[in-house]
Amino acid sequence: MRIVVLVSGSGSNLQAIIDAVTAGPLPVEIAAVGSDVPGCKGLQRAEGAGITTFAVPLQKCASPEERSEWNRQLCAAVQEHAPDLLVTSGFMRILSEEFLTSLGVPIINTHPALLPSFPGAHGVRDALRHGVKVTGCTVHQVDAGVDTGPIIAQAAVEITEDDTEDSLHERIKVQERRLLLETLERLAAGRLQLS
Ligand SMILES: Nc1nc2c(c(=O)[nH]1)N[C@@H](CN(C=O)c1ccc(C(=O)N[C@@H](CCC(=O)O)C(=O)O)cc1)CN2
Ligand SMILES: NCC(=O)N[C@@H]1O[C@H](COP(=O)([O-])[O-])[C@@H](O)[C@H]1O
Repeated sequence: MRIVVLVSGSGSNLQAIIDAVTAGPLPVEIAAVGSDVPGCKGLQRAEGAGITTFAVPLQKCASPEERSEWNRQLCAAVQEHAPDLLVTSGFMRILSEEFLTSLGVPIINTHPALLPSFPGAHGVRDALRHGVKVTGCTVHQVDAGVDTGPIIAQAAVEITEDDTEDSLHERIKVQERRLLLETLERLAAGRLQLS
């Protein structure tokens, strides 16, 4: 199964995919890694593994027209690598409906909260601030909404009294990587079908 991965930052979840592909148990080809943030660590991790990378930058204060053009350019950049699946993990931009329909292949995303709770860009912080005792992570299919796509897998993570956002996020990421690799294995083996 041929995938493209989109990241915006550190790419530690991407690294887990790279490591699993390199070690051999995961029958997946990472055709390319892309980002909206040129030079981000996730792109550096991919380059270090000899994987093709691309960047399509988006200004923070982009106008709706600039954002539409960015979606078109990003879609074209992904399609150049002819993936069977697009994976977003730590990709911090909302993809437009036009992107989804033009791309024509399924997209899965990892989110660091138990959706539908705490959607959006700051799921870990929001769970901490809300005072819940249990949060977790979700792998879901991406639709035109924000974190509203069909849920594929979830894992719970308890919040401790001395947790910081970083300490909690690192524990969540351990479960995210497990769910992400399990999902990719299921898709590659034909044991999971996406619409
Ligand atoms: N159409 C969709 N695109 C994306 C989804 C999705 O569910 N539908 N998931 C995101 C990843 N994500 C949560 O898992 C997420 C990332 C970012 C945001 C967001 O509000 N981004 C803002 C900018 C935030 C910032 O710069 O700090 C934005 O795009 O303007 C929400 C959810 C991947 N794409
Ligand atoms: N809403 C999107 C979101 O918060 N995504 C989260 O960003 C982190 C990226 O970590 P990484 O860059 O080290 O893989 C991951 O925990 C991912 O779920």
